[in-house]
Amino acid sequence: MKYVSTRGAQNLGGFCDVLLLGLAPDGGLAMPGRIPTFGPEQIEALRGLSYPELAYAVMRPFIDDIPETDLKRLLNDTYRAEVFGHPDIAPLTALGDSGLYLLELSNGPSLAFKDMAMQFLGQVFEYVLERRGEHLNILGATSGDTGSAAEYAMLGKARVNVFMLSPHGRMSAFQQAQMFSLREPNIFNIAVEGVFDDCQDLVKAVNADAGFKERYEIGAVNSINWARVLAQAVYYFKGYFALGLPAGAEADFCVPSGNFGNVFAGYLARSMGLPIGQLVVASNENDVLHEFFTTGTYHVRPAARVAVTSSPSMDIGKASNFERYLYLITGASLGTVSGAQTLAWWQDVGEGRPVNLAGTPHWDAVRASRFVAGRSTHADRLNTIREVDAEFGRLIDPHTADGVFVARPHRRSGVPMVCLETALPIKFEDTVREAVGRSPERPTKFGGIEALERQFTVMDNDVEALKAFVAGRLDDRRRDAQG
Ligand SMILES: Cc1ncc(COP(=O)(O)O)c(C=O)c1O
Ligand SMILES: N[C@@H](CCOP(=O)(O)O)C(=O)O
Repeated sequence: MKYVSTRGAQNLGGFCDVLLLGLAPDGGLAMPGRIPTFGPEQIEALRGLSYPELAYAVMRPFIDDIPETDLKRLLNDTYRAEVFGHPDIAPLTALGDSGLYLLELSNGPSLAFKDMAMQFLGQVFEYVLERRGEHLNILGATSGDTGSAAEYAMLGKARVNVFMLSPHGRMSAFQQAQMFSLREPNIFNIAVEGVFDDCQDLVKAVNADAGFKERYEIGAVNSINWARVLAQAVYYFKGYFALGLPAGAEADFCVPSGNFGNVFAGYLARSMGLPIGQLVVASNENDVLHEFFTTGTYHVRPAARVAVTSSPSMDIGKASNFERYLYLITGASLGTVSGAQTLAWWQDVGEGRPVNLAGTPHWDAVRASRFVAGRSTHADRLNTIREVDAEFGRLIDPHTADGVFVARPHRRSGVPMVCLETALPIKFEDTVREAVGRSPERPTKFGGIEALERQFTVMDNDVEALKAFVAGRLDDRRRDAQG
């Protein structure tokens, strides 16, 4: 499989190349040259597979540069009950007979859905780097969950260093403690004076300096990295089959959204042939995606207009993977995917101008893609946490609550609605306590984590300062390694 960029560059190489590449040299995101599809009988043949078997079946068509036995071993090593706390890896739970289901994605090491793909990245990075005799320095941005998932996945990996940018003071106390209490020589936490979008822009700006990127072997662990999105597509298949529907029957999925990686993975699963009906995009008060799907205008929010909310991991005003979606939409509307069109749109996005598709053939393609959207407020998520607890005896986190709240009005009679559980409630203890008056269950290994000493560097939103920091730490690491 050959990969291309959403902005037009061709020949980015194969899966292992784009795994290490992260952002494409033209600033775009890697995409497969075509999306492999399964026919209805092939879809049915996937029913009943274990999680690692399913992961192999879904991911293999995109990965032809890792031998079959090695890929199977990597997936078996990744998707284990001991790591994900359940033999099903991503169990599905019905919320009574409401027609709503929770797909549990947050039982991994960092208690958020990011572990589902990040644990695989940890395995496959190590495998590819060893084979090539290379090292990788990951530059990442987090609003709270990608950071800890990446750091836990990369702990002790000899060929990988992690530089993780987070918005200073904006993550929950638990999220900050998870990341900043780590004391590992290959992990560097940087708290940026800004919002998540500033962190993500810094990551993209460093990657735009080709000389720096090559010299310091810079890679990505955000959903910029195609491997993240691909590994996330697997659990849509898992959730769908767990419903036990007759062959070909549709299920809808509702996805709490910010950077648009998770719901894009659902779109990928649907594009491969999985009978997903609606994809419901749930936003919080930062409702740029809701605005697009209801008006046709994509208008990113400047940092000053990104609200601080009680579902902080979704406090995002510029959704990175939206670029992948619009790239595929041009394929549907123009008959051929056009990096040139995405490039033109992203020049507008980069300069803060809106992209308005209403009234164009692209908008018809958007409507045909069956995305619908909704948004939720602090009061909505508190009420939803309370109601789900009272009605179904199930405590959910504020992001999952955004999903359940938005899912309800989009329910179709006779069609199950799967809501993705994107984090465990303990990560957002204050909000959950505000909703139900008690603290959520805390896994023993995280007892008292907020009291641990923290280590992180506060930095201005300044790309040159960031490059100097990364270069300095890596030069120190090289000197230490040489003794
Ligand atoms: C708990 C939680 N829910 C939802 C989201 C939104 O997911 P995405 O950025 O893939 O849209 C995030 C962050 O990505 C998150 O950490
Ligand atoms: N909500 C995320 C933001 C980054 O998303 P990613 O999927 O691009 O890594 C976070 O928790 O960090």
